[in-house]
Amino acid sequence: MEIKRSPFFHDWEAGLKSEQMETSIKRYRDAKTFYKSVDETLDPDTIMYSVQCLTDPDIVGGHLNWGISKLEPVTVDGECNMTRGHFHSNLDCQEYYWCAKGSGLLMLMDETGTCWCEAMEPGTLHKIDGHYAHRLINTGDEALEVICVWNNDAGHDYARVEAMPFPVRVFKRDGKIEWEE
Ligand SMILES: O=P(O)(O)OC[C@H]1O[C@H](O)[C@H](O)[C@@H](O)[C@@H]1O
Repeated sequence: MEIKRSPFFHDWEAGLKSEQMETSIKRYRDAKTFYKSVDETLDPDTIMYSVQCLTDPDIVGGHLNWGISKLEPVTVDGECNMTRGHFHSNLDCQEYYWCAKGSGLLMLMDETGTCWCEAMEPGTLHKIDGHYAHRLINTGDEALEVICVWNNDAGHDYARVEAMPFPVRVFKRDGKIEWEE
């Protein structure tokens, strides 16, 4: 019997390692519209978050993607750094998030616009119903790193959250977390 090495490796410090990995980086210039106000003190090149991802090239029901999202500990005029957030295009597709490092919030919103959060800290595991929009928010002083597993035919429906935005914003003022509804 031959014992082969897997082409994928998830290093605790360096993150995901694989020739098949894709990395996407969201800089402030591309994330400005997510926030309540524009922060003129923030360099447009500032890295807000990156996603290292293993995506199955065949869009086939049942195939899975694996990724790690890393949100930097940045605030935008006091508002905590967050992902764009989305519904899945295929509402039958769930997703798991597992917090590897840092602390933050998983913001969820159902199809009627009701919104709530789950607290994230290393080890917390979050099962996301396919009918809920989801957004990661870094409320800590270090990077928030979250491992994500989802169906590769889930898709991202950003238009739906633009039409019905998350109704709560999270801020960090003088080290205290506050939210505005
Ligand atoms: O696409 P965003 O809402 O900015 O979230 C960033 C990424 O977060 C996780 O890794 C998701 O599972 C990805 O599918 C998503 O693209």
